Amino acid sequence: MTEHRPVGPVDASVHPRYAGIATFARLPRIEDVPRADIAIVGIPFDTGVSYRPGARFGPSHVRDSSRLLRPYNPAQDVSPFAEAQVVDAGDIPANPFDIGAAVAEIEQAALDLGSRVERIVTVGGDHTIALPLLRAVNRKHGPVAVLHFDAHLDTWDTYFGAPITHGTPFRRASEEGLIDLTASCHVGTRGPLYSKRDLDDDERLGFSIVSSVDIEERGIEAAVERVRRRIGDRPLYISIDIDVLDPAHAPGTGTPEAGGMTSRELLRMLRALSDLDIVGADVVEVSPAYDHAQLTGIAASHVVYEFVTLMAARIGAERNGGEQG
Ligand SMILES: N=C(N)NCCCC(=O)O
Ligand SMILES: [Zn+2]
Ligand SMILES: [Zn+2]
Repeated sequence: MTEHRPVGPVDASVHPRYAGIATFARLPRIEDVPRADIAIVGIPFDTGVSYRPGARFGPSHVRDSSRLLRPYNPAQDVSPFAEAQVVDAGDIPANPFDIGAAVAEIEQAALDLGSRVERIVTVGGDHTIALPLLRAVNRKHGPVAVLHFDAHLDTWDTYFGAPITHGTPFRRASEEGLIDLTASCHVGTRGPLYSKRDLDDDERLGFSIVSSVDIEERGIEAAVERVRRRIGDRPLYISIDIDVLDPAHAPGTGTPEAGGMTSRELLRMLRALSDLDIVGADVVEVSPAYDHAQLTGIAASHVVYEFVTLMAARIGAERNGGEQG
């Protein structure tokens, strides 16, 4: 069978980067190619926020901030768009007036897209969307390890009586049996809580914590070792709330907390996760109205690029291994 070479991004030496309609990294749209391995999809939804709104504009901002990405990733020594067919699958429409309807729509759309591609990277949207995405992942893979980068625990119970919000996705996911309670972990948490009991609840719900202070005191290598030991070889879902970064690195977000990671630390930590079985990933909580000079959008676009590189490298290696074997 003849292998078709993946269709890559628009050639920036012919079409200036700032020209044309922005897909992620100027990649082809899913409808423009016969088949795809990895899809980047937006979810413009922010009805679940508890403070500043605006993450519904995250997907288009991250796409626009991704125009400068180039095809070779030297940090991982991988050309992701050559290893796999990577596409932009557009946005999932989600009801802005009814959270229950929205999460049902998101789960179904993620299942539909998941039947067409091997891996999905989602750009939010507020953190509510992690719940329907984990429901969809669970149907395919069973309970997964969740590696959750965030200033916040997001294992709170309800807000104004509402059980599905951006502060509650991982509590609901834990209660529903979507995640592996022995293998999940928060990274980068910090800032004031409601009470000490939040931490007891969080532990009971199956999470361990590498806090922002842990990273400062013991460094990235130690953090990587801790999370890798906990995850093992389980299927892994990675959820990145961009507010895990210090507001100096990511001002464009809805619930900022002082004292966070640098974008360099976050990227380094992600690159150290190569060879893990990443079955899905998201980047959420980019709220462009509070951004400056695309700082947050660029950070988020680079996070997506690292995700795509990790996934494409694995798909490429499996394909080559398969050919030899
Ligand atoms: N998922 C994010 N970004 N934030 C949750 C914070 C909710 C709270 O202030 O209680
Ligand atoms: Zn957060
Ligand atoms: Zn969050």
